[in-house]
Formats: sequence, structure tokens, C-alpha cells
Amino acid sequence: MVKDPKQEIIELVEEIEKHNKLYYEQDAPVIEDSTYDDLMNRLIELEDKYPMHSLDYSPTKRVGGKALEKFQKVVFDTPKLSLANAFEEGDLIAFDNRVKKAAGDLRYAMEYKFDGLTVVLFYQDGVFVRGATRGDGEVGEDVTENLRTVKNIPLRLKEKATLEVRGEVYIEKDGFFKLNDERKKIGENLFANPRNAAAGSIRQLDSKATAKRPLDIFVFNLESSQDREFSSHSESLEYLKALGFKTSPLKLAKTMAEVLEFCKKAEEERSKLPYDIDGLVVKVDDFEKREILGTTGKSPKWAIAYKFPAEVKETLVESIQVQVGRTGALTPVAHLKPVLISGSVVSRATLHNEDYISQRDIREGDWVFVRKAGEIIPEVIKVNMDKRGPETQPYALPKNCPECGGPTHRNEGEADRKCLNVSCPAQARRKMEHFVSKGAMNIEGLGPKQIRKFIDHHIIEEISDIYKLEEKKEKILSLDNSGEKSYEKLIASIEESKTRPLSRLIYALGIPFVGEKISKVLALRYGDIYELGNAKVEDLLSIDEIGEVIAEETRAFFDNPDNMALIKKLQMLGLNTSEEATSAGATALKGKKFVLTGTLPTLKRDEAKALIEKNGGAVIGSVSKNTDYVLAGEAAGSKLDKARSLGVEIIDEDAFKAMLQ
Ligand SMILES: NC(=O)c1ccc[n+]([C@@H]2O[C@H](COP(=O)([O-])OP(=O)(O)OC[C@H]3O[C@@H](n4cnc5c(N)ncnc54)[C@H](O)[C@@H]3O)[C@@H](O)[C@H]2O)c1
Ligand SMILES: [Zn+2]
Repeated sequence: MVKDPKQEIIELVEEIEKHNKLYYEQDAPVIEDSTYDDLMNRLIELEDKYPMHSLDYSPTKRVGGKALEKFQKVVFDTPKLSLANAFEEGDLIAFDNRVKKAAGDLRYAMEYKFDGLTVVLFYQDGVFVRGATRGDGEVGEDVTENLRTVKNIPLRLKEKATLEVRGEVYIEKDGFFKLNDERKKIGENLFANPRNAAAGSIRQLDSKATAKRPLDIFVFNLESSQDREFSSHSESLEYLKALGFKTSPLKLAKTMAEVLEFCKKAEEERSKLPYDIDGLVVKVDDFEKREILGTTGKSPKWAIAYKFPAEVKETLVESIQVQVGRTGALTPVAHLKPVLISGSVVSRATLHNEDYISQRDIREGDWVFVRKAGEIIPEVIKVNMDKRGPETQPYALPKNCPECGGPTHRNEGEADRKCLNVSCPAQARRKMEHFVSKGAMNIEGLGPKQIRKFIDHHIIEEISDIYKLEEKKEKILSLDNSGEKSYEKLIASIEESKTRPLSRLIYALGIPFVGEKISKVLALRYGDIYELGNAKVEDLLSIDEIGEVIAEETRAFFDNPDNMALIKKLQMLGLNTSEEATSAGATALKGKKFVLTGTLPTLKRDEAKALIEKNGGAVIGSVSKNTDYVLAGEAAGSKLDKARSLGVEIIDEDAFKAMLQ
């Protein structure tokens, strides 16, 4: 089945935003970087091919994540950009051709790409005065006190220089393993990798805790200097070294052939280094040449990051086991002989679905190649057929659900085999796990284990029972040795969840493909769960971010009487089911649908769109009978004619602004 590109773009943006949040804001990614890069590359490819579907808020146009509220903000004079990526030799050669064509013959500086957290350090008259994370590149987080504890960040320079540098804070692999061992002993969450350990250590509020972490730094750039001028990057790094910074080792190269050779060597030596690197950065050394090349909004044109391919290891499939998900989908999982891949032990890998297994003919007892990728757990790429034993059997998913014994079925055109039993306990469990999860109703103290226990003891059967837990107080207390205190905490968290915004509830309901972002869009547009429930497919489709699949799945969800019954129950139990206006006037355009066309005298398109949305309205792509207003400017095109022929009201910027008052 070929996906509609608009739909695919929307889904990719949603998916990538989710991972950006986890990675940049929470320091807790759930997928490998190479998998993330695959998603991003696919999005770039689609946006190039279908620019009309490219979204204004696309992650391809922005750097990093948002600065968290808990930190003071630091506004940068020079934006802290990201780097363009190269994934194979061809990308580097293309880069070489591009820069040499624009800037003539030149020299490259090559450095390791340290896998840590970017920080910016400010010095005044030789004294360290401030340090920040990158944030979104324009506004970072003030983490000065935490950075003071990093032993290789000089608090005083050898000269009274006033300058700003950028570097990467990291933790060595050994230190990382030790840190995780200690955390395991005291029952704390483990860090996924050294990068997250470093980022998590810097981005927290207790600098005493930071001081205990084995943090280090490589300074890789002079951002600005009040006292000196330099003609090249290598020269400026020499200066920083002389001032007392621990700078990134650098190698110069005249030709691309030398660069490629160094890439190969670095890839081989990577595992022997005491710290993690995820590639190499190739930079034009001469500042004059950099000037000629310039930057894009997101990255400089004079540098490129070569990323190493994901590591692949071979191991044995000891067994294949099946998990049942929220929608009843059966997911086969390979249980593997434990193997070390890119610094962590892997013992399970997803096999996705029936086709995935049959296309690769993966069997219990096979030796397979595994890559760290995919959701949380890694992925089996292919079988090593040379090692296949004569006694292995082709694998087929069970015809009965391994959790409830009910029949399973695979619909034509769908990838997943599903358990058909509507009251399958596994499905109920997964739905609840999603409902209470962080991005959804965020109920603390109700993790997967607890849910399982409550279901097994008939304390809860379906989602609405969560809000009736108080009726079962005695039973819960008799069952739990953690006591009254944690019970009270749980009840308080459940109570608090009743006031979550509408978008959270929409997301929590688990409508297929409706993620956090789309939930927000829906909440904004409809303002009420029942309004959303009444929306026709065409109406949903008129929203920019919504494609056919989401529109139909949403309609189907609300057409199901079980789901409507659940929503009614939740409302009766006191959950918030409508969007409250945040300020007076915020609903001035509530429910109104706008089409934008032409160039407005003062407002940019994005600004007009943001104003409409902020005031409760929605911007749609094309004019129809359902359009309330066409906001038209200079050089408006066919949309204006259409509006006239349908009798849709046409307004100009002044009239629009008057509506906001
Ligand atoms: N796994 C996930 O869920 C997830 C989510 C978001 C991002 N990511 C990863 O993050 C990447 C994007 O992050 P990014 O925007 O920071 O870009 P980037 O990691 O591709 O490159 C820019 C960064 O490289 C670092 N760097 C290290 N050594 C350097 C050196 N010697 N010179 C210059 N810079 C150096 C700097 O901190 C700089 O900010 C993705 O490609 C992906 O690998 C992963
Ligand atoms: Zn079942």
C-alpha cells in the first residue's frame, strides 16, 4: 500500500517531535539515533518532493528542543546551530564538490563528533561567569552552577580574555557504567547511554549531585572573542588551548581522499576510545572561506557531520515470544542470547509482525544479525543462513491469543494479526497503560505492574474504574505493603488528572495514529470532546495537519458505542472534556475556519495563522462552503474567486485585526 505523502509527512513530524521531546527535553530517548536519522531523512526527502505539504513547524527547520521552565534563560547573540549530516562517502564527496565550487581550493579541519551535550561558556576578563545549554539555538538554559563542578572547565583563564566558547560535556564509558551500577543499587532509573547521563547530570537543579558525576568537556569552538582576531579555526583552538581549555584534538586535511581515510580509521578506533563518539565533524578551516559559504537557518554550509553507521552484531534466537498490544495486535519478540551492541547489552529484539518474520524466514534457533534500532528494543536484520540447523521450523504466529486464548485474525491489507476478543485482558491492560502514561493523563504510581496487579485482583476492569479506586481502598491497602502513604499519593494523582487539558484526554483515549501533536490540533479546533465526536470525515480533512487515515480512524473511534460509553462515564466521574479558554478574548474566533491567500500588508502568513489559532480559530487549506472567512492580501489568487462564487465572506488584514479586539 502506498502512503499518501501528506499523511506520511504529518505522521513523521508527529513521530519526530515526540522523539525530540524525549531526547532534548527529558534526556530519555527510546529509539537509537540511527533510527531517528532514518525518520528525519525520510521527512527531508518527502518535503523536497512535496514542498506544498511541508509544515511550518517541521523539525527539519528547527534546532534542538525548548529550554525547560525550571531554568533561567540565556539569550544568545550568535545562534547555536546544528550540523548537516553525511551518512556515506557519497555525501562527503558531494559536500566537498559543493564547498570547493563556491569557495575554491581549501583546507579541512577534522574532529571527533563527541556524543554529549553542547554547552556554551562565557568568560569576562578571564573569569567564568556563565554557562548554558543550547536549548533551541537561540535561548538556552542557564546551568552555570552545574558547569562549575566540571573539573576541566577552567574557572579562571591564563589571560584576562573576554570570550565565549562552545564545547561538548560528556561522561567516559567507564564512568557511565559505574554510575548506572550505583543507580541500580538504589533503585533509580538507569541512563540509556553516556550522552543521556551527561545531559541529565547537567540539566538538573542540584549542583551537589552534578559534582558527583564524572563529567568532562572538550571545547570545540571559539564563538566570539573581544580581544583577538583569528584567520582560521585551527589557530583559534590553539589559542583556547593556551588559555587553559581542554580542546578537541584536530587533524588537518587538504583533500577529500584524506578525509575519507580518516573516517575509516576513526570508525575502527571508535570502540577503543574511552568516550563515545558518533562520527566525525569536517569543517572548513579558513574563516574567510567560511564567510563566503555562509549558513542555512539550521546549520553552517562550511561543515558537515559524518555519522557512523549503526553497529551490527550476530547472536542466537533462543525463542520467539508474542506480546499483545493495546489494539490487540500480536507482536512477536525474539529472545536473544545476550550480546553487547554499542555499549549496552541486548537480549530482546522486535520482529514486528508476521510478514517481517516470513520475509526473512526467522526461526527459533537461528543465528541472526541484530542492530540497535526501532522502538526501545533492537531489531533483527537477517538470518545467517550458513549457520541454520536442520531441526529448525518455520515460525508462525499463534492462531489463538497467548494472553486470553481467544481467536486471532489478520485483516486484508493490514500488517498485524490481532486478538479478536474485545474483553482480552492484555488489551485492557495496554489501553490503561497508555491512558495513564506521561504524555496522556500522567497518573503517577500506576505503572504497568500496578495495573496488572489491580486487574488480577478485580480492583479495576476498565479505564473508568481508575476513577473509582477509593471504593476499593480496603482491598488495595490489604494487597499493597507500601501502605497508606502511597495510596494517598496515587489517589491525589488520579484526582489531579481530572483537570488535564482536553488535548491530553484525546491523546489518552488512544485513537490510532492520533499522537500528542494531533491531539492538540483537534482540541484547539473542536474545543469539546463531543464536538470532536460529531465531526464528519470531510470536516476533519479540512484541517491542515490531518490526512485521510487519521480522519477515518477518528470517525471510526467515535462511531464505536463502547468508546462513547467510556467518554460519558469519564465525564460523569468529573474529567475535563472541554477546552477552557485561557484568557478573555482567546475565544474570539472560536470554531471559525479561515483560508489565507495572498500577501498581507503587515502580518506574515505564520503570524496570521498563529493569531487565528491562539484565538480559537483554525486555518484550512482550501475554500469550501464550510469556510467562514477568506483572509486575503495582495496578489490573492484562485482562492479568492472560489470564495466569491461560494459567497464566503472575504476580509482584509484590518478587518481581521478588528475581530480580535
Ligand atoms: N534518539 C532520539 O530519539 C533522538 C532524538 C533527537 C535527536 N537525536 C540525535 O541527535 C541528532 C541531532 O542533534 P543535533 O541537532 O545536536 O545535531 P548533531 O548531533 O547532528 O550535530 C551537532 C552537534 O554536534 C556536537 N558536536 C560534537 N562534537 C563536535 C565537534 N567536534 N564540532 C562541532 N560539533 C560537535 C555539538 O554538540 C553540536 O550541537 C540526530 O541526528 C540524532 O542522532 C536522537
Ligand atoms: Zn487476547
